[in-house]
Amino acid sequence: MHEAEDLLRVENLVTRFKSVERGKWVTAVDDVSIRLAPGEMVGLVGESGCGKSTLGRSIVGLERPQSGRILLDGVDLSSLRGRALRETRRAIQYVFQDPYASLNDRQTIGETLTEALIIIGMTDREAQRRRVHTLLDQVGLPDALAERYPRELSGGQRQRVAIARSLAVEPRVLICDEPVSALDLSIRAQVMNLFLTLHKDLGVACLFIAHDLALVRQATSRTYVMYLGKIVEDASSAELYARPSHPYTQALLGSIPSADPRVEAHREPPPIFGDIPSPTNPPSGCRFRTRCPRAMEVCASGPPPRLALAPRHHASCVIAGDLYAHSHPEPHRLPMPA
Ligand SMILES: Nc1ncnc2c1ncn2[C@@H]1O[C@H](COP(=O)(O)OP(=O)(O)OP(=O)(O)O)[C@@H](O)[C@H]1O
Repeated sequence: MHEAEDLLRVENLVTRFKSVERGKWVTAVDDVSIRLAPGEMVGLVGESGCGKSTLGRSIVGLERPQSGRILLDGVDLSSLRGRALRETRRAIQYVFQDPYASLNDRQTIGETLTEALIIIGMTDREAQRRRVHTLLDQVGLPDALAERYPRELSGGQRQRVAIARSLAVEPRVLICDEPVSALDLSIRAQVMNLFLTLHKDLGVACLFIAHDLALVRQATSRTYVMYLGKIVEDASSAELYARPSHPYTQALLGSIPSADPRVEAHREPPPIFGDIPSPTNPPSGCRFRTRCPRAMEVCASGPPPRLALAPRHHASCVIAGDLYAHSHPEPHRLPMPA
């Protein structure tokens, strides 16, 4: 795909925090580049603390990156000011993990949605009322809910309202940060299906952040794998799940339970061990080397090369080429039956 076809492009983004741990710096996002085409649903996966939320928050302006560029339709956000910046930022909306924390409990659902409509200049009361009705309908909620307060709603209903509020400003990109993981297991699939329907019907591009790999496999066309601030592998989701070529991705996928009990019975334990190292003091060279079952001396000496394994499939590991060549779809990595 040519660069001109990217809707959102993040280039070499670096976001650091001063850590509470003796004032050291945490480079939560370290030289990360990602791309989203119009209407594309892309996954971002990795263990807790690897920097997924910080990347998402940096893209929408909730964190201030130290360096790098964020471009929407080829326009560098850092070149914009005032109204132009506000309007461009509005095209990228964030859906939080915790819908309760992201809604104002003193406002009814109708007021919350109307507030978003006023931001885009919709001031006519009747037009607002109709649009609130449409938005609630789009997220599968009855009109009567407009009069209710967030505390009167279930978790699933609140997340639907949060999604409706994001849609109210007609975004082109949604950054969905673990949007179903705080919900009861029984309603996760419903809210996930809502995302997929909206994505298909409205053509909004999504960066879907999750540590549930099965969910990402189902929902996305491409996936980025992140480890300790770095993207370590990216590919089409079909290819990534069939031919993972970074030892970290292989370990992550090894931890997906199989739908087939025969595969489960013979599955090797995942080769990942130990905890994620402190981001205030990451390992030299390849950051995964301290937990990698295939680590070699060379891995400590410098950052691994980012190897192109196939069109739009990259992995940052010295042996990624070999791992790719020897990979083959294993039964437990094939798509689960519907
Ligand atoms: N405001 C902050 N101040 C200091 N450190 C922070 C801040 N926000 C995040 N961090 C640190 O940055 C690193 C990345 O955190 P981040 O929340 O982005 O990871 P994550 O992959 O989204 O994890 P999770 O899945 O648990 O949300 C962590 O070490 C975290 O402690």
